[in-house]
Formats: sequence, structure tokens, C-alpha cells
Amino acid sequence: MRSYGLTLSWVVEILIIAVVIYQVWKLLQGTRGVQVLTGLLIVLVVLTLFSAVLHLRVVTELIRLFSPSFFVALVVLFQPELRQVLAEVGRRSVTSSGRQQQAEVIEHIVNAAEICQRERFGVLISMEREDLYRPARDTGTLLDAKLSADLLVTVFYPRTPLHDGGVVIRDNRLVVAAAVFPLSETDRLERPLGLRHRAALGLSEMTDAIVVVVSEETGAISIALEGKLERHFDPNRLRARLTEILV
Ligand SMILES: Nc1ncnc2c1ncn2[C@@H]1O[C@H](COP(=O)(O)OP(=O)(O)OP(=O)(O)O)[C@@H](O)[C@H]1O
Repeated sequence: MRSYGLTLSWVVEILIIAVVIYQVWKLLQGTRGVQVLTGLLIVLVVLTLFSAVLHLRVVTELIRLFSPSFFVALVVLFQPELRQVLAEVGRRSVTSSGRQQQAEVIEHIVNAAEICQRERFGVLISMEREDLYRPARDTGTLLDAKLSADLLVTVFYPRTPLHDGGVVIRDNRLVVAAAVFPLSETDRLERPLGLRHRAALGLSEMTDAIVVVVSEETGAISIALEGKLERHFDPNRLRARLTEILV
């Protein structure tokens, strides 16, 4: 019986391409680039059909020449979305030891926030993810110490040299303390919230960091994420929310 050349590797290849196309399509739905992509594809398909039917040799040759640039244009056009997908793949492939480490980091932060809330110490903690905010390293004091709740409470103890400003945590290291974060220019910050919260918000607008704030004045715990301030956490809710975002 003729197999029409359909080998197992063909089937696998077709399946891979179908899955990739479906995932890319799902991801791009609703993004600003999808109309441009649809437009480009329509133009390309119509031109290819026309040139095939009418034997337009020059147009066919031009399409053949410019097809590779089309894929480069796609990468440029969807650079933010592609970055997001790759980051997501990276996050999903976090090993169980990575998850364990993140759970420990969260525990240190929650314990420190609880103590600082009780003692009314102002706290500003950035948990870095993909993006690295270089100015924090330039303005702050480099520590690169293993993270612990005690270390955080010590750093934010008032009237000590490092308590002013924010700390940056990457993985399970406290990288820098007394760092200056960018201030948000939003006019939607509620009245009693001042510069500490504005700095948390500012950093979350510029990077993908999760920023935890404890108010010196009220002890209220907040999270700044993607330019939004989530407020009124107690330690348990803070643990649950950070776990939801990170683990
Ligand atoms: N750009 C910044 N980067 C890092 N930390 C900052 C920045 N601006 C202010 N801070 C911190 O915030 C403190 C001032 O807090 P301020 O009282 O204005 O803010 P707040 O949001 O009202 O905080 P709280 O509720 O704790 O009083 C500063 O002493 C400093 O530690």
C-alpha cells in the first residue's frame, strides 16, 4: 500500500507547527500587533495567489526575497509579547528547589513585614524578577547577603544608616539596601500615602518587580505590582498573595 510519503517525522512536524501556531495565536489575541499581523498575512497570501495564478515572475521573486525579512519584522513587532512568553516558560520551568527557595524568601519577607508593622518601621522591599533596575545598585549600598527576616528588620531599624530608602532582593539574596527607587508621577495616589508608596509604585511601573511596602505611619502593608497598589494586607494575606504571584 502506498503511504504517500507520510512518515512519522512528518506527523510530528505537523503537530509541532500546529501547536506553535495555535499557542502564538492564543497569545497574540487582543494585542495591538495582531491587526498588523493579520494585515500583513492577508497582503502576503493575496500577492502569492495572484502571482501564482497570473505567473507574475517579478512579484514571485520579490516575495521570495522579502519573506525572511517578514519573520524578522514579526520578531521586532512582537518583541514585548515574545519576551513575556519566554519569561512565562522560564517561570513554569522553575524546579521544585526553585519553588522551595521562593517560598522561603516569601516567609522571610512576611515575617519581617509582620515585625515592622508591629514596631512601625517603614519598609520598602523590591523583589526583582526579570528586570534589573540598575540605578538602585548605583544609589544604594551593596550588601549581597543571604536573605533573612532578621536582616530585613535590622536594615529597616530606624535611625540606622541603611534604613532610608528601599532594599532589592534577587533570588534569595539581599542585593542592595538604602536604594533610591523612581517616583511614580501618578495623581491617583490616595492622600495619606507619601514618597515611600510613590517610590514603590514608580518601580513597579518601570519594572516587573513586586514591591512590598509597610507604612511607618500606620503599619499598613501594601504591594505595588505592574503600576498598581494593592493595599491592606495582613501577614497571612501577604503570604498568600506573594505565593500566588511567585510560586
Ligand atoms: N525615591 C525613593 N526611593 C526609596 N525610598 C524612598 C524614596 N522616597 C522616599 N523614600 C523613603 O520613604 C521615606 C519617606 O516616606 P514618606 O513618609 O514620605 O512616605 P509614605 O508613603 O507616607 O510612608 P509612610 O506611610 O511610611 O509614612 C523616606 O524616609 C525614604 O526612606
